[in-house]
Amino acid sequence: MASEACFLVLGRGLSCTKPRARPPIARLRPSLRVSGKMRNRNLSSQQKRQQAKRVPSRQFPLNMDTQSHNNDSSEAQESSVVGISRSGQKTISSDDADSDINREMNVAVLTPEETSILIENDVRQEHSSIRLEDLISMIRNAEKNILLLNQARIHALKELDKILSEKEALQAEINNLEMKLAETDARIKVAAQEKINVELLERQLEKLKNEMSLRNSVKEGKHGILDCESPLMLELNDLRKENELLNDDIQTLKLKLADISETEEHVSLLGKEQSALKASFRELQYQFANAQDDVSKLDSLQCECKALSIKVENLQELFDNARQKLDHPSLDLQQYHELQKKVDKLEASMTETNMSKFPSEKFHNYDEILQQKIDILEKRLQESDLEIHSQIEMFQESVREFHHTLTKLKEESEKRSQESSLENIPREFWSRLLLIIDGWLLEKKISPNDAKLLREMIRKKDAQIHDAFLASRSKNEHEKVAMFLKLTYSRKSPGLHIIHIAAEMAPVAKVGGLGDVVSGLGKALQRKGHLVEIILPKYDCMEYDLITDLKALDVVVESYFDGQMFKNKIWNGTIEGLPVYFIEPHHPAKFFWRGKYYGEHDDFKRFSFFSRAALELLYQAGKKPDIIHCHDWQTAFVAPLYWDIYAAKGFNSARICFTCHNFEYQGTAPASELASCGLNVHHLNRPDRMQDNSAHDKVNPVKGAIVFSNIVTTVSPTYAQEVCTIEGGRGLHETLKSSSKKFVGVLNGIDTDAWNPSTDNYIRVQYSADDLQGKAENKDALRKLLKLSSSKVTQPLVACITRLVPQKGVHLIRHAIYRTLELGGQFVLLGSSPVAHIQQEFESIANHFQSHSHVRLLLKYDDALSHLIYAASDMFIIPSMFEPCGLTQMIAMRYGSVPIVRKTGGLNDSVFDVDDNTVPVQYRNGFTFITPNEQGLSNAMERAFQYYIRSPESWQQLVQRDMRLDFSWNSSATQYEELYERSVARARAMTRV
Ligand SMILES: Nc1ncnc2c1ncn2[C@@H]1O[C@H](COP(=O)(O)OP(=O)(O)O)[C@@H](O)[C@H]1O
Repeated sequence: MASEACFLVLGRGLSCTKPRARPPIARLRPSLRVSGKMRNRNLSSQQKRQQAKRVPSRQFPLNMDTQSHNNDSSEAQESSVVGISRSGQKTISSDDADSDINREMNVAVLTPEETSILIENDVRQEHSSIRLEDLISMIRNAEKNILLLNQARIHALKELDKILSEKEALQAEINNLEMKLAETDARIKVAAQEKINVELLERQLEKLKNEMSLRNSVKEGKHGILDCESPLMLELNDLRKENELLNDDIQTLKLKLADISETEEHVSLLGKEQSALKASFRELQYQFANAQDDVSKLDSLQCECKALSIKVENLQELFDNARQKLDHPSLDLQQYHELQKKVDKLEASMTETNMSKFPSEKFHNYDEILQQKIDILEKRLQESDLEIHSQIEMFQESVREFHHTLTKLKEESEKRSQESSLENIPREFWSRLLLIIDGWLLEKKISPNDAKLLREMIRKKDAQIHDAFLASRSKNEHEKVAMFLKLTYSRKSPGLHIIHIAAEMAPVAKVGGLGDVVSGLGKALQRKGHLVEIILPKYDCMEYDLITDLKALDVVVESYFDGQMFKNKIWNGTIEGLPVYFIEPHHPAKFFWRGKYYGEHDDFKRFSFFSRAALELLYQAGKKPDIIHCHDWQTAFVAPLYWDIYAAKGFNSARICFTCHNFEYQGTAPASELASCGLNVHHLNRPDRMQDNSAHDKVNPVKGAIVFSNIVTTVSPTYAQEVCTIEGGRGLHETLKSSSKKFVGVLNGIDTDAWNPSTDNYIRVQYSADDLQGKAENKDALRKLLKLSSSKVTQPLVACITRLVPQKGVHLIRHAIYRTLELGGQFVLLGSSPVAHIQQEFESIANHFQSHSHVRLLLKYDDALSHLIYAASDMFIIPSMFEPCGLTQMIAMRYGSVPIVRKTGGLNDSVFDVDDNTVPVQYRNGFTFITPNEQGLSNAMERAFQYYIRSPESWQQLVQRDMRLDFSWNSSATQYEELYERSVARARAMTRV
């Protein structure tokens, strides 16, 4: 609309009388169109402002009506302003380019002559009755109005320009404000971080103060109390004051920080107001667009503009305020940085002060010692972290094992309940079955052998044959026979033939746990239906009266040694129901006539001879065992001998199982010694066979057994893991790791018949978990026997039964004696040592306490006395450095003596601390400690004493719980059985292939 508006500005030549031919109106229109187009040129507001300034007032003939009549300037003069050519094209004079403003105003300018011609023509053509003067005055009025309108329009345009430029400025300010807002945010964040740092700094200062006061006290201890006036004290006081000032500063800083957050809020309010302004500004723009349609709206627009400018002014004011406030935080931050610098300086000066105040070497050393201690502590912390981690792993492993055992036990109990239900089946049922089998035999439907096996099953009231009979009732005769015959296939192998070759067997030839394992495991396997035999050396020092039906066989077995054959006398007899063979070598060295089991200079020869003779016995007897199980280094030779010599001779029915009960003893010897028993040194002294991992001119029987056996075991899962590490493996960890597929840890059990307080004939009064009275009587009996004070029944009795060797933590056992006394208990030790200096040390302690009413040391091996001690004691300590399995903790628990143990090896798998929340309550059975030092042991002992004294009822429950735990060989024997069976099955599968 506005673009089409056209204003005619009449020049001074309007009064000119010289008539001119009137150009047709049509010729005028193009010029008008041109001026319209020109108006649309897109000039920037800046340019427009400049143009407006340059346009002289004379070019705006607003008072033309008055001036034009008096001013008779020439036509040329008039037309020089703006002209329209005769062809209708507007021309711009070169000498006054500023007249461009007319284009801005959509002005088409006519010369006065043209105007009067136009008028005269119009008048003439239309035969107008209107007088010329009236017309002229009308035109003048119209011109006047047009000019006024133009004036208003120019003004409006100016205003518009102003608003636009203000808008731009406003936008720039808004941008500025936003940037500053972001800056403030960042500063506030930094300030918050700094606040945290300040708090940290405060704590460090506090620590520093403490350390200073500690050092002062140390100095006081060594050099007397420091003078208050001493420079150190003065400086310390100064430092304290400065620290206080610093604290004040920090508080002020905190307040200022709070101010900052207020400012932040204020700024965010401003932000909101700003966006509101933006919105109103947009609204204004919209209104302005409308205003262009109607110039009359310009006034209101101006008002709004004014309001806007007021608001902008307000905004500016607010912004200035905000900026002022924002300037504060930067000041605060500056202050804070200064403060921080001060703190740093302070710390540095304190360190310096420390250095300078304690120049003496002693304090320097003290610092070093402190640092060393810190290092040691850190190292220990790391170690204990590692240990905790491995303990967790071990514990998880034992839990897995426990679940496995539980499943097995469940299966077994199911089997037993099934068996007991079979017992109730009427005899008629079994008789009927027997008749059916006999009938099939007579009818020649089954062989006599099958009939024998089936009859055997009936006799044993076997569940399988019972089930088969029930399942076959609906079948025809032929199908029935087939079903029953199927049963005989699996019956054709009635258990395994297992032979243990060992250097010990409880109770006749026992030094330690090995003896217990051989008899305990042997008996358990026998109970499981396997044929178990044992081969032992015939020691002169054995407990012969514990062997039933010992007799020499009328046979001589010759075996090879040192290039010749030696005769061996063979004895047999039973020990606790197990068939045992004894080998008595007729060798001039009288290998087993030494009055002791081990510790002879020629042990390597003694036991390599025995290993070879044992295999020779089996070979010559024509036995075809499924498993030959050898134990420890003494019989480890069996494995390479079997595969290198006997398998080649056709004696190859067996799989070899080797159990290492303690990797500390490996029987390492010069390689040449291996030749004595017939082994090929050259062939075996190789890194992948028997060569010792650390001495290449030596052979290692344990390594040989690991390499040559089909199954390798050790005596607890935790120990199995420990020996796979550098620290625990005693040089064999790599060998064990490479044999990991055949290497397992099976926790030993105990012989629950031999160790049973309710049947034990060695103890004064038998007792059980349900009746603990007998335990108190045994305690009393032992006190009397050992002449210990019996005055206080509830005085706890601590016991220890052990070989006194470094492995058992002898220094901690010694500590436990004194700690027990300090804690108000009594202590009994039963043990002896093969290590001379340890034996001597304990002898002197024993002498010291010879007639003490609370301590007794019995430095001997005494099986009978050990039973009485287990029964009498309340607590049992085992502070071992390492412990492959340990049996004493299990025996102690069976007798109601609560174990206090170090968590290592088998102790870790069988004793769970009463305070260990990670273990279910029903398995918590003792007191444990990890760190192998006096502090660790003391701590566990103190907890045990507190528990005993403070909660006698809970203690009794703990005792009862311990006594009811199942440490029998049952589950361990099942694990061995599985290992054997799997190995045998693999061997058979390989033979078939
Ligand atoms: N001096 C001793 N008198 C009687 N029995 C002992 C003596 N020392 C140890 N024992 C018995 O020896 C066995 C020790 O087995 P264990 O705990 O596995 O330790 P290790 O086999 O390392 O000696 C237990 O049956 C314990 O009662």
